[in-house]
Order: sequence, then structure tokens, then C-alpha cells
Amino acid sequence: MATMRGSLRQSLVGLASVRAVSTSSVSTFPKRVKIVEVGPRDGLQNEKNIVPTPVKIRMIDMLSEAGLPVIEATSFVSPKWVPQMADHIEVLKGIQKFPGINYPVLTPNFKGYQAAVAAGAKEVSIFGAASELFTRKNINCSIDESLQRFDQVLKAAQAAGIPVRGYVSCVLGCPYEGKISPAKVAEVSKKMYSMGCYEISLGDTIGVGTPGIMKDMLSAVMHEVPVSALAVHCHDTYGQALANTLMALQMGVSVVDSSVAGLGGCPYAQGASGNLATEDLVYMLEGLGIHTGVNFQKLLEAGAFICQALNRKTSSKVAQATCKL
Ligand SMILES: CC(C)(COP(=O)([O-])OP(=O)([O-])OC[C@H]1O[C@@H](n2cnc3c(N)ncnc32)[C@H](O)[C@@H]1OP(=O)([O-])[O-])[C@@H](O)C(=O)NCCC(=O)NCCSC(=O)C[C@@](C)(O)CC(=O)[O-]
Repeated sequence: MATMRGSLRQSLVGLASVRAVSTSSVSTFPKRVKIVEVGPRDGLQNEKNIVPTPVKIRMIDMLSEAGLPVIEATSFVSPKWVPQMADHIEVLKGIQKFPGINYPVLTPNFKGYQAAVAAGAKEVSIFGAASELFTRKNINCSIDESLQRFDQVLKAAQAAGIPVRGYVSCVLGCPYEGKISPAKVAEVSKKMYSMGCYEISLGDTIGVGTPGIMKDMLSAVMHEVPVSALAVHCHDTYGQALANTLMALQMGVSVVDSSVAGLGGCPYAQGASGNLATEDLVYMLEGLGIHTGVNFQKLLEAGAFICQALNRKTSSKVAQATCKL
């Protein structure tokens, strides 16, 4: 039975390659997409029960074995604000560092940056938002103040040769302010990019966006930041994450954030549910003939491992489908 399941899974994975051949003439998509796996950080930060550190480490090692090129490992935020990430030093020190894989961590301020670098971080991410109220709820300051804090991190990181990624949250809507104008997203993105972030990840934090809104927002941002420096980060609260990501790919974005098993959510964004599932993203990309370099079987295993540890079902449709086979 196990062998039969295995071979059926193989055929499902194989189906992706068949589709890849039939659609390889689609020229509007990037040839290669970099997946930024955020499961160990975004996926776990909202979990009520503290996930044991060895489980987090094993999850990250399995994701490394699956060949994800970037795995966001943890965040150096205040343990009072996000208790789940309090073991950031142990996690970062405990994981295997595979050659060619980056393990960035979130750093909201200089204190977090210093702690992250001392623990061996080779890349950090700062996280702002296009919404004043969300910024206040999430990192306890205004947008302007957040940019001043980020500037301190960026200057230190630049001096140390450490790349910095920047997040802009609430790009398609805010849990506290509602609609967010594309112009505001473009303004904050431009500032963070000009300050030295090598990449700006645009977050639909509460998953309210639809492809049309994604298109308008990206059009505005692409006037200010080159598309090669943009990533999208879609939560799937309203089931739009894959469609929104597809729109971004069609517009030339070639970096996509996702979370294994569709885990995720921000503790300071009411109503935020999981991210786009990495399994669903890989399945779609391979089906489009877009190379990801991810070992699909090992990715499924990593998802099954963390779901078992959390005692919950996967949110990935593809993982659900392969489980039924
Ligand atoms: C930014 C702060 C720290 C400001 O919080 P604050 O209370 O204003 O900070 P403070 O400077 O006044 O310090 C208060 C205490 O926190 C400590 N502290 C200060 N900084 C740190 C630090 N880095 N690491 C550890 N401890 C820290 C500091 O030492 C002090 O400790 P005490 O003296 O009371 O014992 C806080 O608001 C915070 O940690 N927020 C993080 C919230 C968070 O992690 N949210 C989730 C990530 S964002 C997200 O999920 C969205 C994203 C990225 O996925 C994209 C999307 O979906 O849109």
C-alpha cells in the first residue's frame, strides 16, 4: 500500500512535469522563481503552544533537505511580544547550515540586529508597513520612527556586509485601517529600498487582496522599485493567495514567500490566517514550467512532520490531495 501511495504521489509530481511541457510556451512568466520559505518564522510565530526548539530545528533541517534556497529561521523580536520566537538563539545556532541556502532572521530594531549577528545570522530582515495603525500595533512606533530604527540596522549591516531584506506589510489591506492606497505602499517601499534593502517583500498580511488590487498595487510600486527587487508574500485568508501570486508572476515578480503546509499568521493582525502553502506554490510553478529547484517529495515530508508535531491538518491543497492517494 505504502509503495502504491508512493508511486501515485510520484505520478502527481510527474503530472506537474507533463503540464510544464505543455505550457512552456507561456513567455510572460519568469523562467526561474526563488521561493522564500517563511514557515519556521511566520508559520510558527502565531502558535499558541510553544513548539519545542528541537522540533523547529528539525523542521528547518527538513526544509533545507528539500532544497528551499531561503529559509527564514526565526525572529529576534521581544519575547514579551512574541513568546514563540524566544528561543531564537538556540534555533539559529542549532540548525544545519546547508551550503547555498540562506537563513535570514527578522530584526525589528538595532537590539535585535546585534543579537542576531552575535548568534551567527548572515542575513536579516526588517519589517515595516504601509499602515500607521498596523505599525503601531506590531512594532509600537509610527512609520517614520520605524524607518529611523531601520536606518540604524541598515547602516550597521552595510558596514558588516550583511544583506538586509525589507518587508512592507498591509499592502492590499489593513486589519485596522481597511483600504491602503497603492501610492502609500509605493512610498514606503521606495524609502526602504533607497535606504539599502536589497529586496522588498510586499505582504498581504491579512489575505484580503484580489488579483486586480495586486495588479494596481504592483504597478504603483514598480514605478519606484525595480521588479527584480520585489517579492510577494500572500496570506490565504480569503483563498486568493495563489491567484494573487500568479498575477505578480505575470507582472515579472520572481521571488515568492510561502510557508510549508500553509502555516502562518501575524499575532498583531487580527484575522490573518496562513500563508500561501509552499507545496501549492511549487506544484503551480513546476506546472508552468518554472524551475524551483525544490525536491517535492521532501517538501511534502517536511510539511507532514510539522503538521504532526502541531497536531493539525495541513492547509496545503496539494498535500491534502497526495495524502488521499
Ligand atoms: C519592536 C519591539 C521590540 C518594540 O517593543 P517596545 O516595547 O516598544 O520596545 P522597547 O524598546 O521599549 O523595549 C521594551 C522591552 O523589550 C526589549 N526589546 C526591545 N527590542 C528587543 C529585541 N529586538 N529583542 C528582544 N528584546 C527586545 C527591551 O530590552 C525591553 O525589555 P525590558 O527592559 O522591558 O525587559 C516589539 O514591538 C516587538 O518585538 N515586536 C515584534 C512583533 C512581531 O514580531 N510581529 C510579527 C512579525 S511581522 C509579520 O508577521 C508580518 C510579515 C513580516 O510576516 C509580513 C506580512 O505578512 O505582512
